[in-house]
Amino acid sequence: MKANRPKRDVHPDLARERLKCNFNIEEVTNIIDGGKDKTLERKKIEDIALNNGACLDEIPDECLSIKERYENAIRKSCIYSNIVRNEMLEITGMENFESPVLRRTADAFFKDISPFMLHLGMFVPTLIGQSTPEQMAEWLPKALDMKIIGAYAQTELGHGTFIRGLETTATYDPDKEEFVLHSPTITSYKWWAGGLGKTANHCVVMAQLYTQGECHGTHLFIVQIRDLDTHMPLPGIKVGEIGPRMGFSSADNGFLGFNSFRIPRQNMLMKHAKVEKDGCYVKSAKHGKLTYGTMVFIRVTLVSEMSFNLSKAATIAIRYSAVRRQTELRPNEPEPQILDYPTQQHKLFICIATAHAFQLTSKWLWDTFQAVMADVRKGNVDALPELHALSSCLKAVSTSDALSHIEQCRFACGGHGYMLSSNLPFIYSFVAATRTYEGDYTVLLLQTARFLVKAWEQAESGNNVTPTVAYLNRTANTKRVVWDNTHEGIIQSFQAIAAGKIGQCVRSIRDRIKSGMDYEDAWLMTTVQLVAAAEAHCRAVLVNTYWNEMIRLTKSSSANVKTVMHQLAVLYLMYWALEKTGDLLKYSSVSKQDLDDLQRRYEELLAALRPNAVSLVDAFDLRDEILHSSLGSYDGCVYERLMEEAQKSPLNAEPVNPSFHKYIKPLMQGKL
Ligand SMILES: CC/C=C\C/C=C\C/C=C\C/C=C\C/C=C\C/C=C\CCC(=O)SCCNC(=O)CCNC(=O)[C@H](O)C(C)(C)COP(=O)(O)OP(=O)(O)OC[C@H]1O[C@@H](n2cnc3c(N)ncnc32)[C@H](O)[C@@H]1OP(=O)(O)O
Ligand SMILES: Cc1cc2nc3c(=O)[nH]c(=O)nc-3n(C[C@H](O)[C@H](O)[C@H](O)COP(=O)(O)OP(=O)(O)OC[C@H]3O[C@@H](n4cnc5c(N)ncnc54)[C@H](O)[C@@H]3O)c2cc1C
Repeated sequence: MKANRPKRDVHPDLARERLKCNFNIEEVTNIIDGGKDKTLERKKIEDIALNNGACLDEIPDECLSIKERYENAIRKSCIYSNIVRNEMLEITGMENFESPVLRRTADAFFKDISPFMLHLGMFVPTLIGQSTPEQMAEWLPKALDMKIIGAYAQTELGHGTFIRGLETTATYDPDKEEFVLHSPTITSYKWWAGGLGKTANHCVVMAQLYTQGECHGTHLFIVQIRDLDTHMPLPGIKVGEIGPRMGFSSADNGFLGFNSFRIPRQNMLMKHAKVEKDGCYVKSAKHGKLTYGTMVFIRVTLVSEMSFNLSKAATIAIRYSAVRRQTELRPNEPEPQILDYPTQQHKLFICIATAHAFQLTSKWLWDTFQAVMADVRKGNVDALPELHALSSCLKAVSTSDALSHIEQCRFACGGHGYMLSSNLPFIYSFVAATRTYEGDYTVLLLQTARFLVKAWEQAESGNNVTPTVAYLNRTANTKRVVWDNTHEGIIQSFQAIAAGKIGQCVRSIRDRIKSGMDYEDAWLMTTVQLVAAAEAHCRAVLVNTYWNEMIRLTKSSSANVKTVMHQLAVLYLMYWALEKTGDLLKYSSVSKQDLDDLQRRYEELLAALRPNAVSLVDAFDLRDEILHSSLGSYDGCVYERLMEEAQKSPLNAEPVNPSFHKYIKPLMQGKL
């Protein structure tokens, strides 16, 4: 079902915007992609996806029933995974099956979510990260070849956050050399796993391991849940879909219960711990939390995912704002483009800057992750706590910021932004889930806070701390940093805010303990401050990393590209400095006059960026097939597309709906 859309001329307002551009768009695209070769590779992969049946559905997905929507998503997922398997992976290399470029081409097929996403997103990474070489040889080729389709079933009805509280049991039976999986209570039912409800025939299950009468905590098991031929649930398995949700509509999130269901001993994923044939438990992991590895991996990838989603929303809202005109400024003058309103620029330019900040930071985080994992493979787990703290706070803050900026993009599009055909509601509901899944915002910031409190205590006693908290060595014992309105000054102020907040948390905890509380209660009473301190630390990491990476990556850029990239980074620093004026007043010597100057410079910067705004979103290089938006297409023919999409409403299939004769007419005639 491929709809042929008429090719239209570019809207004159957008054409004029593009003439104003004063920088080389391709250079900026190359920076975002990670180099010219990467841009070429991305385009090649996108061409493959889009020339091979990426579908603009004749009937919009949102007009289908739940069942039809799922079936359409499965149809497209099969086409898509065939292309990935047969063509795209040849370009990226099999080892790069998680490449963000592959992930992004999926959006040309699915406005919502592919039911296969969790197979590639979590099942396969878990096999890679948690299997022994023998297990990997057994399962991985089948999974990559789609001979088996998996889900990641960790969360239960009763527990998502507190993994140690999961109730599903896996009890070893040495006589049969099998594990018996059981769901002892309703709250122990697995709940939420994407693709589990109807699609997957296998899944990774997290369960409490019992052997020789002892519980050894949560471990991962690979479990076949459906017959590969008939797809019927196997005896002892109760599986289904959890029902309609805010988003993720076609991902068949599922529930799963076990009734003394048996799996072979070899199905425990044994990279970090194993159960011998006789039931003896042997732990080889050098760190107790290595079984949580897939979650850390996904948290790392989510930062780049947030950049992508934000760049989509910003492209839609900025192109629309260049075409939309509203309200005469002076009598008899043409209405201005809404993009000319500084309030609109304030809502939107931060979205462009944030997409850059997240993209550049995500590359740095990915390199850090790879380096730490290389160490872990050699048996050195020293850097794991810092990676966990860093990936936790960056996941929390990037998903939360992306969500609020995407909501601003919707506000920026007025009523039309509320239309599903704008795609903004889909982007918003997808990103809304990311703030919760893979670790809730608050919970992850509290994980970072544990690390920060320890780091502060180390710095306070004069010991050197790890790189991402090195600023504590400089600032832990300083009261207020001297305000300086350069970029270095603003970055140092963010570090001072973080250090000040962490120090305040430590003092609060100590004071509470002094007044008779035990440590747990003192910590609990301080958690509101601890969350704020972890957020402040994350902002300090973000501003510093974005700035340094921007400077590094533009070293050989042309002058105008340097200027515009510099402007975006300064805008990002200023925006957050102005958002955090209360903190600046508390932890730096900033004066009212300094803040007034900052506000004025920020407003001047919005005006300076205005002529390049459309070209900056063009530089994200998002094809219309990936944007799926009546408001954001390259040609800017917004009104024609809105009308075209309206025609597709099933309610327009007939001039008079039967409910008129059945209900309205009798009501009008007093016969109801
Ligand atoms: C066709 C296909 C198309 C496309 C697909 C292609 C590609 C897809 C690629 C990308 C897609 C992008 C994104 C989407 C992909 C998938 C996501 C979709 C859905 C989401 C799935 C899920 O949600 S899975 C479930 C996730 N669940 C969670 O995250 C639970 C959160 N809870 C926890 O993590 C933990 O319970 C906890 C950390 C909150 C607490 O754990 P625990 O109680 O065990 O620990 P303690 O608090 O006691 O802490 C003890 C010490 O351990 C440290 N710690 C904790 N965790 C870790 C860790 N992970 N690593 C290292 N250290 C850790 C903790 O800090 C403590 O340390 P101390 O020194 O302070 O003692
Ligand atoms: C769209 C979607 C897809 C998902 N896909 C999967 C999947 O494929 N596989 C899978 O296993 N899971 C999946 N999940 C589950 C997801 O990982 C959990 O929902 C998430 O980790 C949050 O856990 P929870 O639901 O138990 O929330 P809760 O922990 O119950 O959180 C509720 C509230 O309590 C607060 N809270 C909880 N604990 C603390 C604490 N210690 N301190 C302070 N506040 C706290 C939270 O901040 C939150 O405000 C998915 C969820 C969604 C929404």
